[in-house]
Amino acid sequence: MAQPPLNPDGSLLSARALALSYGAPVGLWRRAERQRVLSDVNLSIAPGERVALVGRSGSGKTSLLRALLAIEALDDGEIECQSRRVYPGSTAALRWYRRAVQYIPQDPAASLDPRMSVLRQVCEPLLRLCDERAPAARACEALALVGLGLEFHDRRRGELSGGQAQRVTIARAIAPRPQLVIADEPMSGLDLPIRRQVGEVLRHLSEAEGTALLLVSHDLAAVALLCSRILVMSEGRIVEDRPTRELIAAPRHPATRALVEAARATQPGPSPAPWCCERL
Ligand SMILES: Nc1ncnc2c1ncn2[C@@H]1O[C@H](COP(=O)(O)OP(=O)(O)OP(=O)(O)O)[C@@H](O)[C@H]1O
Repeated sequence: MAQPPLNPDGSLLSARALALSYGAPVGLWRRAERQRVLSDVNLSIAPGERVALVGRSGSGKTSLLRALLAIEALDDGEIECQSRRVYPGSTAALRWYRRAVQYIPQDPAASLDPRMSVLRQVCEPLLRLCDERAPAARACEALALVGLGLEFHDRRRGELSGGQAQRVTIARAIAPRPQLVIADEPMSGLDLPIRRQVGEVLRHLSEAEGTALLLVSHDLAAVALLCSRILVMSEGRIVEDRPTRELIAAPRHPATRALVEAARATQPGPSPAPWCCERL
């Protein structure tokens, strides 16, 4: 894949001082208060890098994804990608960004249109974002990359297993050849062999196509094998941002320690085992 233009700091995507709050109604007669869910969030992602964003439920991971996807009006902050400003700015002028940064949502089945064939679902972003001359050919390529052959092309959502539906959402995200794929809990709700399969598809994508990945999970073990860097969120802030091996060997923040303990408890074999460093 051709090298994309980078930000002045060498990153593909960078976010500075992001702050976000939501309106939270507190009662019939009282004014709505705003709940701060992101505070002073800074991050950057290099081309081809695989980064995990982990944290307990409610720590702000999905809110940060929505901010990075430029679908939230922030209180403050800046987002830059490929040396172009993403936020603040007009969201109507972000067609280039919608192509460069693709999203894999948390619930694959819900994000697929039950009336559309698999092939059509994968063609759809190519037609909407890419002016692709041969969308079907590119869609077939993307489906082949996730291991879905011709026999799946005419199926509808109801004719797919959970793992197959997840692979369709991955194919749909990678078909426009994005520079970055952001995936929200891409392995949750899948059984172990399918999780492995989806993990391998994502690894292959980044290794073969040079696509950067930002994978969100509340489960450190699910993403540590795949990612070389981990961002830990707690109460709307990034409290650690370190290489995976280092972070697991010596977690500093209490939120990181809790995630490492929880992940160790789910691993088979003697503890402490080098459970998440096998392939790093
Ligand atoms: N649209 C919204 N309006 C008001 N509050 C919201 C909204 N979306 C999220 N929140 C609140 O923002 C906080 C962060 O939520 P968020 O979904 O970002 O967390 P999360 O880390 O992704 O959680 P999970 O792992 O459970 O998906 C929570 O307190 C949540 O209740």
